[in-house]
Amino acid sequence: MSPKVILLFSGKRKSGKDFLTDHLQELLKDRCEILKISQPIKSHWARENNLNLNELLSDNEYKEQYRLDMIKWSEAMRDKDYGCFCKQACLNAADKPIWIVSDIRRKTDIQWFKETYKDIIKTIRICADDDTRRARGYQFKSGVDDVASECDLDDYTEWDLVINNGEGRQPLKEQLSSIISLISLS
Ligand SMILES: Nc1ncnc2c1ncn2[C@@H]1O[C@H](COP(=O)(O)OP(=O)(O)OP(=O)(O)O)[C@@H](O)[C@H]1O
Repeated sequence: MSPKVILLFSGKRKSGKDFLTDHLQELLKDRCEILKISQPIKSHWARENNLNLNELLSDNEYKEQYRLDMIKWSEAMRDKDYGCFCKQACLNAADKPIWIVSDIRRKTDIQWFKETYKDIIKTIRICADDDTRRARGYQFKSGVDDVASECDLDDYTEWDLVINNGEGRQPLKEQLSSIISLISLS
């Protein structure tokens, strides 16, 4: 069984991608699976460099320490095959009707999913103002926040849904129901 709908989430650092997709998963329970494009990147990186994968996957200093090198390496891999990490993340995914991809970063990520899975794709951009992101621990880092992996989708305008998760945001329940309506429409 292949997925019936695939939700692609994008957002800048500390916009709340993990927060919202984790809550969405709590609602959808075993009907959904969270995929992370960063997972195959991190597991390859951890293997090559003898690092602890669990720490690399979690939200802490360890991850920040290696972010820059991982970005550079993954860019080189993507230059050779833009779908390589998307493909791997899908191969690792469980058979569920709803896939939630929580970390789309590139126009070519969207392109690959649309080419591969056609019209079951829905794209969602999570936004948050800089003050809110800073309050959540974001600090601008040159080489991380000013390169394609953070900025390529800044000028993408074809989102199926844009969610404000910064100041003036709707309550969580309403944020989630706007995502659910997107699923029911498909
Ligand atoms: N709507 C919200 N209400 C309360 N806390 C939130 C909300 N959104 C995000 N947060 C908190 O902000 C922090 C950053 O959020 P999260 O890790 O989801 O961001 P992210 O976009 O996945 O970041 P990164 O790209 O750096 O991994 C977390 O501690 C999270 O719990």
